Amino acid sequence: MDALFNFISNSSFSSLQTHKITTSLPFRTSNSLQLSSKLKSLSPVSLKSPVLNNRVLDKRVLKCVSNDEGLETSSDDGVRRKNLAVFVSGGGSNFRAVHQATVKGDVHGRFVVLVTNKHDCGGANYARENGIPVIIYPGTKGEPEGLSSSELVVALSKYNIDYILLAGYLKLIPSELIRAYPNSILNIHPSLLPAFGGKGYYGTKVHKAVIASGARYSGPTIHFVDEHYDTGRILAQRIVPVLANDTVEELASRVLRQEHKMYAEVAAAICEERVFWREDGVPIIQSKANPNVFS
Ligand SMILES: Nc1nc2c(c(=O)[nH]1)N[C@@H](CN(C=O)c1ccc(C(=O)N[C@@H](CCC(=O)O)C(=O)O)cc1)CN2
Ligand SMILES: NCC(=O)N[C@@H]1O[C@H](COP(=O)([O-])[O-])[C@@H](O)[C@H]1O
Repeated sequence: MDALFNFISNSSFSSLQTHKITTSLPFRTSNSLQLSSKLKSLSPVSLKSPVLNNRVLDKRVLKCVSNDEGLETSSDDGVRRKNLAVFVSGGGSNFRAVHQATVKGDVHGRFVVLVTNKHDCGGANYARENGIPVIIYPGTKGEPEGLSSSELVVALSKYNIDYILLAGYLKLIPSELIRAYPNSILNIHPSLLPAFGGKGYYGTKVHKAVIASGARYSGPTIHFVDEHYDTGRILAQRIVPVLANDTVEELASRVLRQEHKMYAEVAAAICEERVFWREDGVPIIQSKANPNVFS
């Protein structure tokens, strides 16, 4: 299967020959951060100058300026550790997988807050056990202490969040939040979008539809979040075979295993500022092992 993944990623790389690439800056920079000049005019100690088609890609370097918040820069390669928020509605196995990767040091970030629409879900309980604050959104009859959209934006602003990860969150993210965190909200969906996505496609409903369609492959997609369900720019996918005698549970489990691996890898890439945007608007990930390889 790895050979297949490699083949696909190499073929998608070859399609980059015709595209120009510009950097994606972490769109959320705190007031004390200031853009220094482009990488080309810097000789950073540890940041590699990515090259594609013999062209050095612009990659600005964010330089932390000390301030009263005491912004911390990482000790290893000068890239600041990112503050992550996560939204869950259920067990939170994707959240747990990425959180464990942050604890191990594989993801250069930390979860600073969890948001859920179910105060007693597994993901929220895991957050409490790990000292991560929990916010309820939205407010409903069943969750009267839940926040409104505008209250949520205000509540999150104190955490200096760089990226928001949706991980099994089953409510629509409001446009106020999307505006507050442009190109900084990711979602994981358990099918190969754009297939089997949109309103009504969540959890086992997705896998049931995939099996009923006769599709021979499925797999998780990670995409940026826009105002609609599952229509944001695709950042990463993995393929998973659908077997002729698969039950919904067997397919769900096969996909979920790849979700956990993929979300940790994507979280690592965003925290290490290895996400770039092609001029045609497609986001791509720079390989950690070889800065000139993108997928
Ligand atoms: N603005 C956005 N918000 C959310 C997105 C998104 O892409 N843009 N992704 C979803 C996650 N998701 C698929 O990945 C998804 C979740 C839920 C639904 C859905 O149909 N929900 C039902 C309600 C379900 C419930 O309350 O139990 C509904 O809206 O009727 C579709 C897709 C997270 N938010
Ligand atoms: N459309 C959204 C959707 O269906 N998300 C899916 O919900 C599950 C959450 O599991 P988790 O809570 O154990 O991470 C995951 O499979 C995720 O892809």
